[in-house]
Amino acid sequence: MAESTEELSRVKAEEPGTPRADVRVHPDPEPPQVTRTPTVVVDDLHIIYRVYGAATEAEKGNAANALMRLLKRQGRPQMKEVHAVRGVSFVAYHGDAIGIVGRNGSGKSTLLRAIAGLLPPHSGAVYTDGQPSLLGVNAALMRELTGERNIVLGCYAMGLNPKQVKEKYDDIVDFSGIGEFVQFPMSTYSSGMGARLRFAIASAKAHDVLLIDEALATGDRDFKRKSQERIKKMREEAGTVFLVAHNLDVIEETCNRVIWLHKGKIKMDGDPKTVLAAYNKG
Ligand SMILES: Nc1ncnc2c1ncn2[C@@H]1O[C@H](COP(=O)(O)OP(=O)(O)OP(=O)(O)O)[C@@H](O)[C@H]1O
Repeated sequence: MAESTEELSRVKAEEPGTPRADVRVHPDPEPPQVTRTPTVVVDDLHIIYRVYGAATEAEKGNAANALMRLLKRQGRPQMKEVHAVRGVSFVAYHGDAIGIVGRNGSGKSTLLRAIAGLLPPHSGAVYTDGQPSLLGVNAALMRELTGERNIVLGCYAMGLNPKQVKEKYDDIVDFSGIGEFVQFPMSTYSSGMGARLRFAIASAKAHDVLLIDEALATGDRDFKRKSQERIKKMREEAGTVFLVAHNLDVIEETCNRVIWLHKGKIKMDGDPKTVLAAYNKG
C-alpha cells in the first residue's frame, strides 16, 4: 500500500481542498500515454435508486410493526433513496479490459448499467465512444424460445444481417457448448448453459464497449479459458471490455486494469496485481 499512499498524497497535493477517497495506481511512474483513445469517460457519476413503499428506520426489522401494518392494511407510502454510486470518475481506453471488484452491494452492477445507458445519472455524466453492450446474467434472451431462435434474434438485435447470422451460427453453437440443447427452449437450460449461450452470442460480434456482468462465473474451466481468449481477442480488436466478477482469478487473468468499488466509491484503480492484493487484504 506504500505506493498507493504515495500516489494519494500526490493527488491531494495537486488538488488542494478537493476531497478524494479514491487511489489511482499506475504500474509505472510514467504518465498515461496521451495517444491512447478514450472510449468511456465517467465524470463524477452519482446513481440513486428510489424505492417506494420502503420501511422507515423506526419500522425496520420489526415483526410486530409489520403484522400491525398487515392487519390494518396500511400501505407504506414512504420513499427511500439508495445512493448506489457516489461520485465515480475514470477514463477507459481502447484495448482496456477493466475488471470491477467490490463486496456485495458496492455498486458494480449499477455502474455497468449506467455505462450501458440503462440508468440515468442523478448527477455527473457518462460519455461513450460507440455503442456499449451489456451482457449480464439477466440479459434479455427469451426463455420460452429455443436456443436456435435466440441466437438468430440476438444476432439481429446486435445489428447483424441474415447472411452474417448464417456465417456466425455454427460458431456460436460450438462456442456455447450447449450441443443438441440448441433445439430446446431456454427454460430447460441450466443457468450455466444460459450464461454460456449469452456470452457466445454477444461475443460473436466486435463491440466498441462490451460490459460483462458475472457471465463467466457459471462456466466450467474449459469455457472460462475459451472466454478469456475471446475477451483478449476483443481487446486486440481495439474494443473496451468491462468485467464484473467475484472470481478474482478470472479478473487477474483477463484484465489489464482493476477498479475496486467500495460503498459506491472508487477505493483503488490500477494494475490488477496491486489492486487485487490490496482488495484481498482489506
Ligand atoms: N433496482 C434497485 N432498486 C433499489 N436499490 C437497488 C437496485 N439495484 C441495486 N440496488 C442497491 O444499490 C446498491 C448497489 O447494488 P449493486 O447491485 O450495484 O451492487 P453489486 O456490487 O453489483 O452487488 P453484488 O456483488 O451483490 O452483485 C445496493 O445497496 C443495492 O441494494
